[in-house]
Amino acid sequence: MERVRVVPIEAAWVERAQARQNRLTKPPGALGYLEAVGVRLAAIQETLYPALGKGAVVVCAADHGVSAEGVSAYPPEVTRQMVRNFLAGGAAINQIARAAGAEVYVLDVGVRGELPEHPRLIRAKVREGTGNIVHEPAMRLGEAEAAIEAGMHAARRAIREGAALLAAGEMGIGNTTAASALTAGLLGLPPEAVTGRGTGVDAATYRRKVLAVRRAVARAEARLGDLERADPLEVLAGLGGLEIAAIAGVFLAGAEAGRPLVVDGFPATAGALVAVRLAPAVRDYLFAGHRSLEPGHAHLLRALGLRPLLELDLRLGEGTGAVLAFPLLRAAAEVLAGMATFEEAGVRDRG
Ligand SMILES: Cc1cc2ncn([C@H]3O[C@H](COP(=O)(O)O)[C@@H](O)[C@H]3O)c2cc1C
Ligand SMILES: O=C(O)c1cccnc1
Repeated sequence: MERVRVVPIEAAWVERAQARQNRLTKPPGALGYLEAVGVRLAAIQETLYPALGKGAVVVCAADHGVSAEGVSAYPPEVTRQMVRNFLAGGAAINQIARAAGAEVYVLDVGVRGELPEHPRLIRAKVREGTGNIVHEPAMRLGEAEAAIEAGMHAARRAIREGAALLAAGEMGIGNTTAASALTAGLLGLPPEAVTGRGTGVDAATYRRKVLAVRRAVARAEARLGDLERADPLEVLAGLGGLEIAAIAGVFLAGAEAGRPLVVDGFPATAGALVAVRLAPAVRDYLFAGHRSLEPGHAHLLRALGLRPLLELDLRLGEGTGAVLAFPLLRAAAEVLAGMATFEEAGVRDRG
């Protein structure tokens, strides 16, 4: 696979930005976590005056062989139907992106069936959906690499077309099962702790889903040993999704290009964890848009050391929870860049 070079942010920039933050006309810390966000944006951009231009989201889409186990409340053809909906502008992400002034790109890395022409559809089908992870690896190692590279290319295109702020979203019926298996494997957690209701499955489907996750993880362990310590690319190929791999690629290339990156919900954050396992400095560029209702998401956020900006009980995906946080990131940048200091404003600081 193509090598990426991700440069960690510099502690010196963090210190400088924090020093400016402390001189702005507010009691120190009064803007709470927004202040830390502003400081990290400054360190990413290597300036005391961070500015976020255009935002974009790459919605990565693919199908999942594990759907055959009956683990979703919806049939697999909904993946392709929703991609068409994204292209027609009728999905939740289209409305939220419009509200946030963000561009929507759709990346097909593994949707079953044909998709119509569209200027912001990126065609990079690696294969038509993954293998059923209960019985076989999701994909070959080379396919996982190709899906990651597709994500990298999509991120680079969005950046070339002006994205200063980049999010990754996903669409793929069955992908909360893949995300659960990846999370259980990579973090060494029991399947029932990380498996949630996805699209809203009933009790019987939920039991099947946990069982599918347990069998998939056991199958991968039999092949790779301890999944926490195994090659993350192998674990991804064993249990992942093509769109989850692509999301890892979006974040790898986005971090390499020095862009602030916003993570969405459970499957998207599983992709972020894979990116960080492949290149730990990616972590410096990541912001968590929200905390999803999926129980596995909180585990991923904790493992990545990310604090979610929003908690709105979302459980959708598509990049919605990431793009919803764009205005907060913009505000954090504007605060640090635009506020007057006590000296500049002639406001008396406490003695
Ligand atoms: C109409 C519809 C629109 C969606 N948009 C995102 N998802 C979300 O639900 C799916 C994952 O849930 P599960 O693992 O239970 O299948 C993914 O496609 C995800 O993006 C949707 C799901 C549906 C049904
Ligand atoms: O957490 C998410 O992003 C999520 C939850 C349910 C279904 N799809 C995505």
